Amino acid sequence: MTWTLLHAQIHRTIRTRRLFERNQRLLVAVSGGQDSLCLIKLLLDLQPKWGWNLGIAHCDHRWREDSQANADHVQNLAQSWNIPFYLETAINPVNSEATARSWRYQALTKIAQNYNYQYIVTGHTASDRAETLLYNLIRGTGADGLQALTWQRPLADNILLMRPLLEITRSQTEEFCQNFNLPIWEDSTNQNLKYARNRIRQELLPYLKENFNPQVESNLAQTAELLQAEVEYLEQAALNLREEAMEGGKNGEMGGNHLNHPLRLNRRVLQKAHLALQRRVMRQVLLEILPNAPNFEHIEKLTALITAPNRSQTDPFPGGAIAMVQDSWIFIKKDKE
Ligand SMILES: Nc1ncnc2c1ncn2[C@@H]1O[C@H](COP(=O)(O)OP(=O)(O)OP(=O)(O)O)[C@@H](O)[C@H]1O
Repeated sequence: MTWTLLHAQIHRTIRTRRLFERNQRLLVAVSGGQDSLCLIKLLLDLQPKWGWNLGIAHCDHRWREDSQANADHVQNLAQSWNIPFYLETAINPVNSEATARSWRYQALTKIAQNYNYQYIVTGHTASDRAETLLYNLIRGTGADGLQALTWQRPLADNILLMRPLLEITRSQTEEFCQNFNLPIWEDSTNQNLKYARNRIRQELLPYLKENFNPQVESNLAQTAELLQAEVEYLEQAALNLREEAMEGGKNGEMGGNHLNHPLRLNRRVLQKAHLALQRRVMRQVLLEILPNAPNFEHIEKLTALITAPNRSQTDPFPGGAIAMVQDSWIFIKKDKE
């Protein structure tokens, strides 16, 4: 077997980021495209060093005419490598990108649960990360949306989704597949410019590369990487602040234990904190009480109460909750209280 720089890089990434341990069971999600073929080939080549137990999962969305042929193609590859193959086929053809995605993650989780895999591994790359970051930025997301694809995330109890290729660009996976003659299954829907994702990939990023910075993809991916750690840090700090604000400060100025009263926040505690944390605390609270994710306006409205005059109150939030100031406290009353 030829050992390339990419093999060395992935081996190092897995080790230093502690993505996998030795002898684990890894379920690799293979669509047949260049990224997931590159992923499975790399993991197969590293397998003797790590002692993993590899399996391949494929999801047939029945979206394209050639989807069954695509599934057969991946199955043949699994057979030629002598590793278990698991197929999930949609009962009804899925008809949008978003439904396809959510069905796919459910299907992969089901396979992992049935066959005792703790890890599902996908071929998301730095290029996907850059695209996701741009996509979320354009839609108007806060810093959390700019983390854009993390190295791992829980999919269900005891099942983690892992993305070891996040530092590798799509041109690298393409070159790798060419070097090893891996039979890529081209997805015709990737060409369809009806989808915003494809326009970002095929029009916006090439334009940015050509006219602004040839390294734009890796740079955006790195930005997502930095933001991920920063968001994690801020979320934790906000959680601590929120707990303190619910207690009424270090000395518990109202006396007694107020931890059990989730809908009351002490303004003096919040006033000492930075606006960034004040907003995050309010967002965390709203996430728990609103029927849908809070937007910028909802968060600003609640944050304004931190310094508003006594007896100020908000108009009702979706679902009917109202927040009001009473001396040092902001009370948030749900509809039926
Ligand atoms: N039909 C499929 N069967 C198995 N795995 C798949 C399939 N489609 C995609 N994957 C896995 O997901 C990875 C990302 O694929 P793709 O970029 O097409 O996904 P996406 O639609 O952008 O969704 P998301 O980024 O939310 O996963 C692939 O590298 C592969 O590991």
